[in-house]
Amino acid sequence: MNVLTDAAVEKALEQKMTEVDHKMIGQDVSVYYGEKRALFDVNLNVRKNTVTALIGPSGCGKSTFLRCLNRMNDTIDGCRVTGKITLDGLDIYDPSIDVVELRARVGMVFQKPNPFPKSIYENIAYGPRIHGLARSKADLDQIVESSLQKAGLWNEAKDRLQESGTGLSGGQQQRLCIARAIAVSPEVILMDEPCSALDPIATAKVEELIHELRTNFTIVIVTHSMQQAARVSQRTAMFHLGLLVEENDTDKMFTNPDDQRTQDYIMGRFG
Ligand SMILES: Nc1ncnc2c1ncn2[C@@H]1O[C@H](COP(=O)(O)OP(=O)(O)OP(=O)(O)O)[C@@H](O)[C@H]1O
Repeated sequence: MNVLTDAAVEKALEQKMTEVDHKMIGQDVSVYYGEKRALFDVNLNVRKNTVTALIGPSGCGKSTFLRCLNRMNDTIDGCRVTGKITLDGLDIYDPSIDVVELRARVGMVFQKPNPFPKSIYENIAYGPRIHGLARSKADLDQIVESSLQKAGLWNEAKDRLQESGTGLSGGQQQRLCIARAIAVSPEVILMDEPCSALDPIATAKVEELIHELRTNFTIVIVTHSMQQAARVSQRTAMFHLGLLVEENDTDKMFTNPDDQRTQDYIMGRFG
């Protein structure tokens, strides 16, 4: 039997504490839309229980990279992805992967709130029902309630569960979409400029929510707002002309970035 000395145990534990837990790993990821290449050999890892912000000037490839993480690019005609992306070590582009299941594990919230034209309850119950996550009506009620709780919408929605989701305010609709994403127990949530259609108060609520969600989920968010990236994320990745130019701790990125292009972008010199 191997007996570790106290010092060896300490060292192993220390190493474990400092070891970075990568939920998703992107290796040499390139994306082509027909002949046009939109991403060039991007190597970017997504840390577990961390909010990673993707920033950079318009057209630099942020959304393209985000969509690679749950194969949403598959839905775009002529789009081709090369390289490798793993989720907990599993190659998500392997032909054996069930894309519907992948998108349940890696959920997505879009720029414009897009609730289904159905009741608030149905918006949330739909996913768990098709994925067979509830054994009974009581189970489903429980999932609906806890998803709305986690999305910070329960108090506002509990007395109107049978009313249409589209009757909510824009900010409430976006939190409903977040609740809908949460309802299928994803591990990663991708957000593509989730606050761009919201007013400052609704934005603040969603940002607060993103902050809390980190305890249970891994989050990747595309944002045009430097302030938002600084407020909600712990890691930031800067893209420029299809290249990942820098990835760093958010604090460092906004105070002392390594790359001149990041410096120029955050100082508002281009983009
Ligand atoms: N469906 C598509 N078909 C063809 N080209 C596309 C498509 N989607 C994006 N592109 C191109 O790929 C490049 C990267 O676009 P992408 O939307 O990923 O950038 P972005 O950084 O998210 O931009 P923005 O901040 O303006 O949303 C751009 O040149 C864009 O024109």
